[in-house]
Amino acid sequence: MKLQLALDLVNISEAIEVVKEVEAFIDIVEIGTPVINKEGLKAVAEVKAAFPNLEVLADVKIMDAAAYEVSNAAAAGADIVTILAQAEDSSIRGAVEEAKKQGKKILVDMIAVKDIKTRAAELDELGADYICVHTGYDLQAEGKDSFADLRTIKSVVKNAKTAIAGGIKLETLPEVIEAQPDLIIVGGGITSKENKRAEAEKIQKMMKESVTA
Ligand SMILES: O=C(CO)[C@H](O)[C@H](O)COP(=O)(O)O
Repeated sequence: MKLQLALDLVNISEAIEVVKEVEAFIDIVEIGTPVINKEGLKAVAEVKAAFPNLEVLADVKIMDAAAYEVSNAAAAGADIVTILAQAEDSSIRGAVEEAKKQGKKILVDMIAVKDIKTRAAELDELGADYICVHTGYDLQAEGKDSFADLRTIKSVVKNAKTAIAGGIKLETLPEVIEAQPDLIIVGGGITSKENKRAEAEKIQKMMKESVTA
């Protein structure tokens, strides 16, 4: 089970400072969509250069021109690139093929998908590396979460790794861990804390204990 730190509300130098604090406790750094929209893919390049031993995910949330977008993110140094589950199957295929060519991985984001079960099974067949249930900020504000969705996709996904994102924090981690996703994505649950290092350490510890338990 891996831990991904999502960085959404920072600029590049702030991102590097946050990662310095928590790098011992995370596996993947996500350069969030708002950061890429504001700073461009150079945010991915600079974070990868600063932390070559961490995997870097570019949350570009691709919807079209998928192979081209994946090749750009890969050229910037991304190890994992995101595409939206609602994209056309041909776009998903294009993203998967390009990522394979470049030795990279694709995470498909299920945000706003209504029929989670059917789409997850299709994405699994299409060769997604990760399928991620995700409650975005706008639905988090309405008190929603993706815990039930995680259990749903776990029941149909055979090949892909499963992931979960959206408002996860130390207090809600036990419920997430119980469903045994391969990847847990935490943004504000770490970045909003005064002591980010201590929070990341506690989260990693709880995840590790669940694997050995
Ligand atoms: O992709 C995102 C928003 O679209 C976020 O990176 C993801 O939701 C994780 O952040 P948080 O834990 O703060 O919700």
